[in-house]
Amino acid sequence: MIDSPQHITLELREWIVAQAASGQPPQTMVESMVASGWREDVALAALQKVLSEYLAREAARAEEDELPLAVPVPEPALAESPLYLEAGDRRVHVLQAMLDPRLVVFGNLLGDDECDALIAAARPRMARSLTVATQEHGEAPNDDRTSRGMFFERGENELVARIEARIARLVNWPVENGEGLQILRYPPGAEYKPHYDYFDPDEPGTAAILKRGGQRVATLVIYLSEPEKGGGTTFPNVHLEVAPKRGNAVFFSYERPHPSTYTLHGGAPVIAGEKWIATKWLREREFT
Ligand SMILES: O=C(O)CCC(=O)C(=O)O
Ligand SMILES: [Fe+2]
Repeated sequence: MIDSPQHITLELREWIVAQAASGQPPQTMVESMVASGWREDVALAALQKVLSEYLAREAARAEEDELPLAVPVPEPALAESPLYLEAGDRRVHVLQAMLDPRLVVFGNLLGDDECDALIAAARPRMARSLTVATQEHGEAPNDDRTSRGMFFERGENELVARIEARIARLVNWPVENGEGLQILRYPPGAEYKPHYDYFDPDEPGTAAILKRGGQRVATLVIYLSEPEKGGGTTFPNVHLEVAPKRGNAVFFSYERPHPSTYTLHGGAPVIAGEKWIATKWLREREFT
């Protein structure tokens, strides 16, 4: 009989897993181990340790298997932690970066004149916001979103085309993969409840939506006007709130359409003043 706690060798681990997989009851395994010199209490403890670790690993693997496949996503060139990024015609400030979720806060993405010009061009075309309704075909008003909005066509005018080219350079993603710029206006009290921007793979309408360029893989929310209070962009999974500072933007990407990306986000209620944003959604492929 050996008194000291016995080491669980790789061979023993494999033997235990093989025995368990072939349906051997634990008691039989303990008896075999005791027969080959193990103390019964030590054998039991070893068995419990190996099997619980094995089951935990299997459970993790099963969960991993169920995740939708990861795909390439837009990514700004931040490997060397630059303070600024040259985005063609403008030097954009890198204010904050997070890895999980992948999220970057940019400053100076748009000038005040560009913000004003976007608002002026959008204002006469605003209607009650629509979100893409995956339950049916087409778009429908959404009670979770109390803002008003409109879409520009991609490259619709010089200003829009210039901003789109800048964004493409900034996040290294083709202009063609972008949806048209969306403008939203939130008066006091308006909000956008937490949601994901990708299309839910389990919804029946999603297959049709994906034909126009695949999944959304990243979002850029650009702040065009500053509310005095409220109106931040919130990321409840990581308890983060991005301040809606004019000309700044928050970028986040999601390599699979799954909550494990931690990209749940919303527009907090505007308490005072008015919030205007431009949202750019980026697809996997050319958006048609
Ligand atoms: O209003 C915000 O800050 C967030 C907007 C948003 O989530 C979106 O446009 O998809
Ligand atoms: Fe969103």
